[in-house]
Amino acid sequence: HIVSPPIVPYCCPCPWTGLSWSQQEHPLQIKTLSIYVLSQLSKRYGDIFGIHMGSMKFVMVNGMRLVREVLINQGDKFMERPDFPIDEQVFSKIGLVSSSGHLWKAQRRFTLSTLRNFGLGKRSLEERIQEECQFLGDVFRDEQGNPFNPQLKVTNAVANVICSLIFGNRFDYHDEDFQSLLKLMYEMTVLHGSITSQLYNNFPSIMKYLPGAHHTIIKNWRLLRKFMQEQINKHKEDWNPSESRDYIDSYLLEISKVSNCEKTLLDDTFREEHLMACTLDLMFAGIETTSSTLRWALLFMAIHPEIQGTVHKKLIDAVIGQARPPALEDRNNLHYTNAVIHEVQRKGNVVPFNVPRMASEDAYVDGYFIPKGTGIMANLSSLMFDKNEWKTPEHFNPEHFLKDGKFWKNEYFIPFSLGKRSCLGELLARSELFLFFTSLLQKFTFQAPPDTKLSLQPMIGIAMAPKPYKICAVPR
Ligand code: HEM
Repeated sequence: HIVSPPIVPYCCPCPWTGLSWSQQEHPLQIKTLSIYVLSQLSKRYGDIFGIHMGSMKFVMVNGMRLVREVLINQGDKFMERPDFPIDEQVFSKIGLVSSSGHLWKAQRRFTLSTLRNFGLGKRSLEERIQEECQFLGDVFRDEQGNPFNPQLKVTNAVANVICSLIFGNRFDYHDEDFQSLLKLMYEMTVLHGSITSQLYNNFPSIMKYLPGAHHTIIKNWRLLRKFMQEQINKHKEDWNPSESRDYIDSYLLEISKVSNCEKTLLDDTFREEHLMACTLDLMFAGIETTSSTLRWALLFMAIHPEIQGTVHKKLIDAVIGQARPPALEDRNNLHYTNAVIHEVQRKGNVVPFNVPRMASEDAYVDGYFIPKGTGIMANLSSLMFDKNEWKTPEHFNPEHFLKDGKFWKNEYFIPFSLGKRSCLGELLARSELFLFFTSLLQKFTFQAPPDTKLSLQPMIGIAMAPKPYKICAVPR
């Protein structure tokens, strides 16, 4: 007995953000498949429904029971990523984010263990982040409390931590070449939400002859590849197999091991092309997500001065003071600050519908038949805004993560997704968020520029970022 989930009248939503082109209402009307629209759709169609994206069918699942069902209980059946024409041109089917099966498992295992060797979860990485916090504080201080857009500075800081892990380098905040590269990456994340990119996903053979954002995405990607190729070439020139300095060195060692041994299945797994894809994936997946979250954090602090005041006085000042930099172990004592950071992630909601997955075999979910090849979107927001779980889901409220004054983690908080394919950088991201946030709040009070009302409007792109804004970082 085969029953398909009901198909809703939305079509062509952007795979990453849900920006959709509704055929039913007006052929050229752009609608955001917002949390509100989704909750309306699930009220009408239930916790599981289908969405057409051009020739591809996607199933959206909502609520704890079904999100856990597809990401954990039947996680092995929904472990792959769907093919989007725009991403085939860019991310390809290799690397960490878009690969599947054996190739994905090997890259993920290798990357996790290598990042651990280079300090993930250890003191050495913590010190690197603390050093970057100091640099970021210095460039914020240079603004002397005047309004400025923090975007590039914050992104540069976050990128430096990942660059240190990948190729052992950080870039000065005044390095124009690196800033241009960060701008290219940002432009790509934003252009993914554009109407022409979505049309390319649906009609690639026609759209490739027409102008539009898809060409810029492909051009920018080439420039990023060129940058990374230069880093890989430099490493190859002075590579010493007995001493791995960073991720690229370790990967080169892995490639050499495989090419030295007899032909095995592994031959196909560690190649220079895959090294390029993994390094770019780490930058892409790790930079904009973390930077957007930090930019949400500054915005929420400026909009909620009473919450910022509590973070400052009762917590940071009482526990850390001004004489030393914040450390990760302070998390155990900074209950309120930790709750604020979690609430920033919940309300900021930077990856609202998860990174899309695909059914690798026929499956049944909640009695509905999901054929092999169907795309799956697990609506993470449906948990993080569930009105039965959160006291005031639509409002920024750190009390959501506090019980009797102590930090308390709600299981409906899942910004990094769930299961075996959940975010590979969660540990790094959580360390960065805590250290950057506390060190900035230790040094500054964030305020709206005079006569300016800050907006919480999100920007459509791969990650849900705040729209560019100016803020004042007033030294404390
Ligand atoms: C606040 C920051 C971040 C958020 C909210 C976030 C969120 C996510 C989410 C929702 C996914 C999809 C998981 C799934 O398919 O179920 C993901 C995947 C991924 N993330 Fe993150 N992420 C963040 C930071 C990072 C950082 C810092 C790195 C880099 C070290 C990173 C690397 C990755 C990679 C490589 C994947 C693909 C994993 C795979 O397909 O196996 N992320 N992230």
